Amino acid sequence: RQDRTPQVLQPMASAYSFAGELSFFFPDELCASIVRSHRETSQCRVEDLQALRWKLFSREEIQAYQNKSVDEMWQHCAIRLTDAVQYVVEFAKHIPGFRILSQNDQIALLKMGSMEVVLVRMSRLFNTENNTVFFDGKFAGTEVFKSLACGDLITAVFDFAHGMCALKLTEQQIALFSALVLINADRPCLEDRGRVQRVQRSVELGLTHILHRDNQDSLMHKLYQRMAVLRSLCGLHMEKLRWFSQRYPLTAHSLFPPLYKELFASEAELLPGPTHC
Ligand SMILES: CC(C)CCC(=O)N[C@H](Cc1ccc(NC(=O)CCc2ccc(Cl)cc2)cc1)C(=O)N1CCC(C)CC1
Repeated sequence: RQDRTPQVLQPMASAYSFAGELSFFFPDELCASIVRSHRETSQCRVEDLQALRWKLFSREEIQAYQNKSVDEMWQHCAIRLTDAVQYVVEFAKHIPGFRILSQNDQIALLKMGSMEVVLVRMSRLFNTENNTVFFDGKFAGTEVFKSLACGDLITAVFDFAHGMCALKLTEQQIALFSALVLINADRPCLEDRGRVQRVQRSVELGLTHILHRDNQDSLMHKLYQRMAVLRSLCGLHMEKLRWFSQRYPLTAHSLFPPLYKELFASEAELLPGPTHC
């Protein structure tokens, strides 16, 4: 009697996951769930940002940011970065295709992709008319980040955002593009690459589906070019973070929010020796 119960449950469980997986083959269903997840985890709505777009920092406020020490300003930004990453983790968790992946594969995709998705979403924060970004409730120019002592990275962040804004993506297109950036079967250390590939292909199908519907098929190759720029901008972030954690080890290793360390501190940094999966 006892041994029969698990058998009955077993097919049910596989039926659910099978039905869950099936939804990938209906692009409308998949797109709707990804767009819903994006909207529920996007931290702020574009129309709210529009209303604030001319709220700039005063000279005194800019001076106050520039008077901060390097490690103080880095910590200030790291907290916002970690905050943004947490919303991306929530976004991922609500994507049906992501949920059916193994825990390890979910972590591997987030480790490599969450920063990239933050940078995609961040382009919504920019006002390209006056080259400012939404930060601490107002719009800031690059001079606000002077005390980070990484002007080349900030310039790269602003340039990337300009490139993204030039594509004039809709929220739905940003949602599907973010899911595609995250669910990438080429990431290292994946246990079940085949399953990630299947989910990636269904998200690609969803993105081409809405681009076709929006009569913007030409955007697809531009988005793939953006993914290459995204990867190098992310690499620059990691490089600067390594520089910072060597220069200010105390701040980096004790004050940084734990999630940030978990997601971005690569083994190479923490454990000398070969970087393993
Ligand atoms: C209201 C929500 C929709 C906001 C969602 C959102 O995207 N917030 C981002 C998160 C963020 C924060 C910092 C960076 N990078 C940097 O500061 C470069 C140096 C650096 C690198 C690494 C560490 Cl640990 C610390 C500092 C990237 C992104 C945000 O707060 N921004 C956008 C980018 C500017 C430069 C700062 C303000």
